[in-house]
Amino acid sequence: MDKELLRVYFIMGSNNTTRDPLTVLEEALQGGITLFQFREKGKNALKGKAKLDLAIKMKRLCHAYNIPFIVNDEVDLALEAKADGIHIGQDDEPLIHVKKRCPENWIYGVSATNELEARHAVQDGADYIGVGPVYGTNTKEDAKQPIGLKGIAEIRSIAGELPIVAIGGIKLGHVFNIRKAGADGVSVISGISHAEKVRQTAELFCNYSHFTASYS
Ligand SMILES: Cc1ncsc1CCOP(=O)(O)O
Ligand SMILES: C=C1C=NC(C(F)(F)F)=NC1=N
Ligand SMILES: [Mg+2]
Repeated sequence: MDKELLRVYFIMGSNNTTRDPLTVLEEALQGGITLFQFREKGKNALKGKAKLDLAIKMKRLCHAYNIPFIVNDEVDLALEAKADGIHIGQDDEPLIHVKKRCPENWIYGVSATNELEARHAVQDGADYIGVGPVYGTNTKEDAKQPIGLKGIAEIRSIAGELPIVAIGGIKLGHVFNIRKAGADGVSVISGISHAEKVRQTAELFCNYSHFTASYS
């Protein structure tokens, strides 16, 4: 997988904004996000057909901007929506099982909080790992203890060439240090979905994340 895809990895569900999620997604796409994940969970999350319909609309929007559409956790939803990949956590279906029943050319992402989980992801053939939570976050109800920049550096040191995206409480001011610590990009939910000006904020995340790439 081209690690450039991880530069600014926006994640959102309908309950991460008070606005129309499709409008927020389009503004983020116009701002230049490099990858999108549909993560519909937690309070007031959509279910069943409403969730599938939103997934399909979001996928079409991503494809209009040539951006891959990833689904969080739910393999069957990802298959039904004909997504471009899946992101799974440590408490979801194991990656090796998921790969057996999903397209060869999908993007497969795995969450990792420590070196052991990162090693397993490498062995299981993940295309990237989401490393965090780097900082405190209210967006994920069951988030683990923050691992900080040190946590990123430790996982970077054992992950070899595996693309790494940092996640958890990430705001604009954090991007430079997170990239310097070894992440190939940043994954953001509320830092973009709650922004006054979503497009401009996404543009800034993209500039900062790309700048560090050329810098380092
Ligand atoms: C899904 C997830 N995994 C670790 S932290 C987190 C939530 C990140 O949300 P935010 O960017 O709003 O802190
Ligand atoms: C819990 C998660 C951790 N990391 C990521 C990603 F940023 F995509 F790697 N997505 C998630 N849903
Ligand atoms: Mg999960």
